[in-house]
Amino acid sequence: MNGYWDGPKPEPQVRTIEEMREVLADPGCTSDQPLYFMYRDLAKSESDREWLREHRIRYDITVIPARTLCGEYVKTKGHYHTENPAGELYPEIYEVLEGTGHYLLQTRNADDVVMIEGTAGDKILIPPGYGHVTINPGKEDLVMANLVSSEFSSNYGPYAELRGAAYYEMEGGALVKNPGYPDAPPVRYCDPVEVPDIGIEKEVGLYDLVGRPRSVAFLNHPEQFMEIFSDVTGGCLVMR
Ligand SMILES: O=P(O)(O)OC[C@H]1O[C@](O)(CO)[C@@H](O)[C@@H]1O
Repeated sequence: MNGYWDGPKPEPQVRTIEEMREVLADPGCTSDQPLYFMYRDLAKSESDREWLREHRIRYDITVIPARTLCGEYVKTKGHYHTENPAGELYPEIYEVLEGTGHYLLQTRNADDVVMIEGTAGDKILIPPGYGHVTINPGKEDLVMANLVSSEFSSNYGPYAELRGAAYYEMEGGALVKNPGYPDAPPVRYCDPVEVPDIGIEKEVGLYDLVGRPRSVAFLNHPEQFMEIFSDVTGGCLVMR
């Protein structure tokens, strides 16, 4: 986080193994160290905070140390988002600040499972309707930022009930199917996105979108921007 954030730094929210146990490949695994750190609702200045509040946007930074837990790479817990007033699930956008992230996305009934690898500067869109887990498959910490509607909340239930996402990523990179999803399709691999029309570009940091209403409108009104998600929802069909 140091080096990526020069604004006020709140205490992070920390995920412990106890909170993650039900979604791990090996639920019996133990660890006495926190698994990852979430610095939520960040703003560099009072005027930025006011702008973010007015536009109902939240900026977070998350740090996922490079570790494995009983052979599985450390990952986030996994959640879906709630619906906006138009009935679409809120989307989200991530930026990798340092390290490598594997973003494992899946629809609610897991009939589509997508992996997107991102490195520094890459932007990863989570389309409406997709839940997400972020995995650190690297040898260095993964530091990532996200912008999301401040109106959303996280629904962890479906991941907890099925013991995690449709696949677990194990040390060395093997994706092992979670037996809770016998019908899950093979993983589709997509690339990170750029949407220059609304200012989403590799060389533009997500925090630079603060103050640019057109760039962040899709986060609260995805129904007006469905074309920007089409790459992830069907455009990339590459299997590996
Ligand atoms: O542990 P969780 O709640 O799944 O969170 C993982 C990520 O999701 C966010 O809540 C945003 O969706 C981030 O703050 C965090 O990086």
